Amino acid sequence: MQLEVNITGKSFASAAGKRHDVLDNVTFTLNAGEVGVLFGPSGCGKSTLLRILAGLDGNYQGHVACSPGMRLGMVFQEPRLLPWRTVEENVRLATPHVDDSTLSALFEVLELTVHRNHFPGELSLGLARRVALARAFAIEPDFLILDEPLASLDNALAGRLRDQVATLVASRKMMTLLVTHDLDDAVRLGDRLFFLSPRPARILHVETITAPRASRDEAQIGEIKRQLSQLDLANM
Ligand SMILES: Nc1ncnc2c1ncn2[C@@H]1O[C@H](COP(=O)(O)OP(=O)(O)OP(=O)(O)O)[C@@H](O)[C@H]1O
Repeated sequence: MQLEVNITGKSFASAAGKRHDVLDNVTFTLNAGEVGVLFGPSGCGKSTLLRILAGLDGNYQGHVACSPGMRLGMVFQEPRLLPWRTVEENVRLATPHVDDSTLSALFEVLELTVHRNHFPGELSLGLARRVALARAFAIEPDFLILDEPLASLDNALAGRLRDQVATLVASRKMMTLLVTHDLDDAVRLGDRLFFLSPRPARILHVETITAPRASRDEAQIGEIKRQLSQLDLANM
């Protein structure tokens, strides 16, 4: 499985009829087993890019090529659960044929076992995000898109969820693309970090982290973050 992204332009028309350029030149490939991270300022076009990659917006210049039959899983900041369905029903709706052992294992990793029969209204944001993750993983995706899955959670919760995401990502050889504003999350989860410019977005710098995710220790993570924080992105 491989994803080839070669976007050369994307714009929207403003209400006044003026052209609003959102993406400039975004070119990269992502291979099975890799976690790519999109890291860029607010409003630079990350969600717009994700929508294109998910096939939800075909109105752009360039091309995106992916392996045929690729299964896509998506997790948004907003968990988007059906309020009148239980946790388990929400997950099963996406994958009616998922077997019980797969589902139980997923709920176990995400610490959702005791919440199987709860309704979304009974869940905190962190729990609801975990359900959204379970739903995305239950379909056994080839390409997983995570749009700021750790945003607005307190540090302890975000850290736990990050570890759970790392466990799940390691359990399956798929392509993952994560959007985050947090350099720490990017360095702990990512294999290749794409630093984007302000709108219209282009890739300013690509950082490849060769150390396997599971073996990155605090000293390595700190050193990578230190080096990245010294990049002069404003002048690239
Ligand atoms: N459907 C649309 N019509 C017009 N303009 C849009 C549309 N969707 C996004 N935009 C504009 O495109 C720009 C990029 O938005 P986008 O949501 O992709 O940025 P982002 O990098 O994901 O932002 P954030 O980090 O704050 O979530 C913004 O200026 C936004 O107003």
